[in-house]
Amino acid sequence: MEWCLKQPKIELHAHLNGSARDSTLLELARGLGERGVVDFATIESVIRKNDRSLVECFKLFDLIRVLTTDHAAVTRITREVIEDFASENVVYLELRTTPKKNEAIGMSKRSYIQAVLDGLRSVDAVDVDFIPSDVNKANSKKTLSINDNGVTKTKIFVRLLLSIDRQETGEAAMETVKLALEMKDLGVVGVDLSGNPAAGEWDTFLPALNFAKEHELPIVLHCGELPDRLEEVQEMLNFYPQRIGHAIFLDDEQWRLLKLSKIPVEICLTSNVHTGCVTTIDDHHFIDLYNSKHPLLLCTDDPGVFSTSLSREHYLASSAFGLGREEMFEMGKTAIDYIFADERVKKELREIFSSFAAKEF
Ligand SMILES: CNc1ncnc2c1ncn2[C@@H]1O[C@H](COP(=O)(O)O)[C@@H](O)[C@H]1O
Ligand SMILES: [Zn+2]
Repeated sequence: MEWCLKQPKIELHAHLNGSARDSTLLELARGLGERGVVDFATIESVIRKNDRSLVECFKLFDLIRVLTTDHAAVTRITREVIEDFASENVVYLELRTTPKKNEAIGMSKRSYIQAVLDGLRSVDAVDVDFIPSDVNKANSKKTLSINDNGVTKTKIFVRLLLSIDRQETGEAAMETVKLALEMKDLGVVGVDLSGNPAAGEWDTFLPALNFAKEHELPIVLHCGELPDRLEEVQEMLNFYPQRIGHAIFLDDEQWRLLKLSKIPVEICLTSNVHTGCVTTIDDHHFIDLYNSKHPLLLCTDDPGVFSTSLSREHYLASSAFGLGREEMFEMGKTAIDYIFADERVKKELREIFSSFAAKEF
């Protein structure tokens, strides 16, 4: 596990609120409990529960939504999530979150994302690069910087994906896509379709996704999380997104198409096993894709909800599929080709990985 922690890593599939610390969620719940908004004891038992089916998992997400839909909470969670990823040597993070609206507290989709950006700005423990056109960063060759105390700080690149929730309307989805386009200069690099896979229809989101495509905004789709959605999987493959998440329930012909398409797949081992979508890690489609040299991205999905970390996911893949340190490092490095940030970032990441390899192998 130690070497998995040490290696530089790239995380491309992590949901902000699914990455929140349990301790923070409990603290928020306690605060709301004292004000009589929620029943703390019930929430505590749900948060502390470890194994969750897909259905239970989405019940928890509904609960998390109640706890975290508040500007200050969003800012805090963003800061903590970035610190947590940086502390395990994640050097590039593409963090996704669903912009939320809550008129009662003056929250719009835009102010929600502003709160996320405030969180990015408020990180102090590490140096966060999130504005693509930041001239100072662009001129800096360093991957380490010195803070006020003379201590070296590590750097993490963070970019954002705005998620469309499958429970939303087509109009709300369009609003998210337009917001993502407007916020490109602030580090938003694409859109995601996620949320309860049993909810919503593909056709509802198609206009918004087509609009994103016309404007060359990268798109990631949660695909094949349920066995009875083969038609939708087909539409998703035909749509040809930049990356897909999970790809669990595909029929043989779709599986063949996926491999032919070379659409990179974001693999979330612990998430898939915890939700019961895959029986055991040994049965996971990771190894089939790996052996076929299909572009693969090892990700956490929801490290808070599934009590995992990217280092742990690397360790699990290595032990379950017999992959050594260098093989895992090489696989992790190929993720650079599939990130949505620009060439400057890719170049810096290549340098980080090369200098690590020169020292370690
Ligand atoms: C387990 N597999 C999954 N499948 C589909 N959607 C998921 C997910 N895990 C998380 N989310 C989506 O991300 C939201 C939480 O983060 P944000 O509030 O957006 O930051 C969840 O409410 C759900 O919509
Ligand atoms: Zn996901």
